[in-house]
Amino acid sequence: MEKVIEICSLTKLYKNGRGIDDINLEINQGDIFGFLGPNGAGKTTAMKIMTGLIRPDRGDVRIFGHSITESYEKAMAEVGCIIEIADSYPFLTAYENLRQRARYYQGVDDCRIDEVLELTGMIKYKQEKPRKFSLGMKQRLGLAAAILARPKVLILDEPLNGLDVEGMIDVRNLIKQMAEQEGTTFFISSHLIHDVELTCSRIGVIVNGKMLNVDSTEEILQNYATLENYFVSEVERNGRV
Ligand SMILES: Nc1ncnc2c1ncn2[C@@H]1O[C@H](COP(=O)(O)OP(=O)(O)OP(=O)(O)O)[C@@H](O)[C@H]1O
Repeated sequence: MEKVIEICSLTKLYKNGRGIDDINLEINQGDIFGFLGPNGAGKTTAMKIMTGLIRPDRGDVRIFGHSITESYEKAMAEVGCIIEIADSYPFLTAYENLRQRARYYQGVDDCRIDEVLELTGMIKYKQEKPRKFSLGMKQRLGLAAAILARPKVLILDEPLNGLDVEGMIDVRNLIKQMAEQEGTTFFISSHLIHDVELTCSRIGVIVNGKMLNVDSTEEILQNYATLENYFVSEVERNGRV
């Protein structure tokens, strides 16, 4: 099994003493990894480091063997991401936004733009501008941009944020389809337990900046019946509910 992401001793403490503490993790090809934790646990911090937006105090992240701190461009070459909010140009249409993005990549033509708009349920808004979009529509457009260049790895911070039920089901199916058919590897943060249970193949629980445990979803469900039971017991075991 090919190791796609390796996180070693990753540590980042903000001045207020919060952050992440010595996180170690390996993600294999085709994994849909769910990074599960309560608000303020450190998910976004870890994902910002993974995508080069902030530097760690200690430790490193390797993507396909390339260090994010030492060879950023190589590490990010096959990565698509949404961190915090899916940004777009508010005064360009959905199509123009993707066209703009496509300029950074080779081999992304108008056909591919239509394809990702179709995949994310945004084709009917192709000629509309994100300044008039709802949060969920912006999130969908962000996802369309993230998958545009067919990345081998997708790092998505709360990708279901703002989506309606239908949107969540669509995005979940899209993620599973990409993992199964194209071997795309996913690193997804969420605090939506039910959705992580239905989407992810492996789950890691982070609380107070510490990674508590990593297990396959199958194993967790065998032992705890629901992810919620597991999550509560993991958090309790570590002294906080
Ligand atoms: N720039 C910053 N300066 C100081 N503290 C910060 C900063 N960014 C985040 N923190 C703190 O670090 C901790 C982890 O924050 P982070 O945003 O990584 O959590 P999260 O797991 O993504 O939470 P959420 O689910 O609410 O998005 C929090 O306690 C937060 O207050």
